[in-house]
Amino acid sequence: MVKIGILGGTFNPPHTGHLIIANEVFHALELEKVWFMPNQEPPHKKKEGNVSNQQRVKMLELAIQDHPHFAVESLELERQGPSYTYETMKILTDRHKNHEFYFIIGGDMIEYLAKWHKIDELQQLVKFVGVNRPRYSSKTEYEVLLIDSPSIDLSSSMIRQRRESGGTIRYLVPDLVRDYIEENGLYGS
Ligand SMILES: Nc1ncnc2c1ncn2[C@@H]1O[C@H](COP(=O)(O)OP(=O)(O)OP(=O)(O)O)[C@@H](O)[C@H]1O
Ligand SMILES: O=C(O)c1ccc[n+]([C@@H]2O[C@H](COP(=O)([O-])O)[C@@H](O)[C@H]2O)c1
Repeated sequence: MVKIGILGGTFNPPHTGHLIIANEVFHALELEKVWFMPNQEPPHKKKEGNVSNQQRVKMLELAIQDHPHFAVESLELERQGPSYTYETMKILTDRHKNHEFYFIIGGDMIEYLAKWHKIDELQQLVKFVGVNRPRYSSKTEYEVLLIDSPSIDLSSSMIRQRRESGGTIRYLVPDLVRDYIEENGLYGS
């Protein structure tokens, strides 16, 4: 079986925290690849700001461009409405029968798993891999393989707020992503 990690997210914008957890899991589980999968509409929160799907994909491509085993999987952008992971993974498991999928989630999503759409059915399709996130407990009744990762208290919301208040985002996102955000005037200022 080909072992594939999937980091689903809103990536609004992608940041160093995403890259660190993807890389830690990639090495810990000896994965073949990690696919970064931007959602169309996050099922549990509002998508803030006026950044387009194309811009989020572009920022992801810039963020991962120097990693030979990271790729973008954009199939969720082809479907309207909330991006339920179960619906997506049904398609992917059907399409790639020799792949074993490891769905990577941070502590906030581990705590929220009970509320995921068709979570019991989804558990038959993927193995969940949990990574600690500051201020979240990672406690769950579901089967989640926990991977120890350096914790970084960083979020896309924090980056959007920094931009709104004219603060620095250097090192919080890869340089190429910072250039793109600044050149395109994303997230204010
Ligand atoms: N600093 C972090 N540490 C651990 N996991 C993280 C971190 N940042 C994001 N993640 C995980 O990455 C996935 C995608 O996150 P997402 O793109 O929504 O970023 P976010 O920073 O949580 O965004 P926002 O602040 O807009 O809610 C989620 O599973 C989330 O738990
Ligand atoms: O399927 C669900 O019910 C569900 C509920 C919450 C989150 N998710 C997925 O979990 C991933 C991380 O979510 P987010 O919103 O933090 O980017 C992303 O791929 C979401 O589509 C999925």
